[in-house]
This record gives sequence, C-alpha cells and structure tokens, in this order.
Amino acid sequence: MFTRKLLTLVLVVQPGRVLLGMKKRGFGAGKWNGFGGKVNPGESIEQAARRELLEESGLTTNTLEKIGNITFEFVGETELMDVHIYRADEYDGEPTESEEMRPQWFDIDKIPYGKMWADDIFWFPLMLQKKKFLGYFKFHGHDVILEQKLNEVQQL
Ligand SMILES: CSc1nc2ncnc(N)c2[nH]1
Repeated sequence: MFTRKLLTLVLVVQPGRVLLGMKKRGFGAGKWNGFGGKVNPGESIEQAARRELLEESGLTTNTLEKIGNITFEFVGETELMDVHIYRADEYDGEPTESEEMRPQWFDIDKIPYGKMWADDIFWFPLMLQKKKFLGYFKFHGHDVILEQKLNEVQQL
C-alpha cells in the first residue's frame, strides 16, 4: 500500500544560531528548510546527506550526527517520505546561494517557524538540545498536520 522514499535533511548548528535555506523552487518552495534531498542508488544515506548539503549550501562537514528519523505521509499519496535527519556542529566553507536554496543564519530565538514546514516547531527543540527522536507526521496538503507522533529515543 505504501512505498517509502529515502530523503535526507541536515541542520547546521553553531552556538546560538542555525543555518536554514530558503527553497527557491520545487517541493517546499517559499519555506525555510534544512538542506537535503534524495538518496541516489549506490550511495549511503549519510553520503547523500553530505552531497546534498554541499550542493544546496556550499558547505562540507566532518561531523554529521544522526539525530532523527521522521516519516511523512501526505493524504492521497501512497509514497511515504522517510526523512533521515542529521545535525552538523561544525562545517567548512561559506554558505553559498544555489539555484535551489538561499542560505541564511537564524538566531535560535528567532527561528522563522511561521515560514517553515509545520512539523519543525515540534522537533527543532529536540534537535537543538541534541536529543534523538522518531516521528510521524500526516499532512493534508503542505500546511495542515492531521496526525502526529514524536518520541525521544536513546539511540537511532
Ligand atoms: C516534507 S516535511 C519537511 N519538513 C521539513 N523541515 C525542514 N526542512 C525540510 N526540507 C522539511 N520537509
């Protein structure tokens, strides 16, 4: 009934601030996102996360820490999004605008949740406290959450 699509999401966090990207086109356009995308055949999920981070932000990192896994269901669609979420506490390079994304730093107390995916306000606090979590969000369209589950876990 449901197939799963593997996706990655990377949040670059520095003391007091987090890097987000304004999606300029495609899925999630107009929202501040983490950096990520599809996992290609033959690459690991972590390799895909690094590749997408570089492509979308211009940054590389030696410290990708797996912090979460969220499954997204969109009503009416039979493909679930299986999103593997990583936190990077250090990086090399300079945030660089791409065709896809315009990166910008946000103070932790000024994260623009109103212009982000509706799920973020629930799990960002866990991510910022370096807690690990498993989640499930059922969306109607791109803005309404019909059902959600979110549990902190000790290991992923
Ligand atoms: C499809 S649901 C989703 N939530 C998200 N939060 C942050 N960055 C993304 N790319 C996200 N996608």
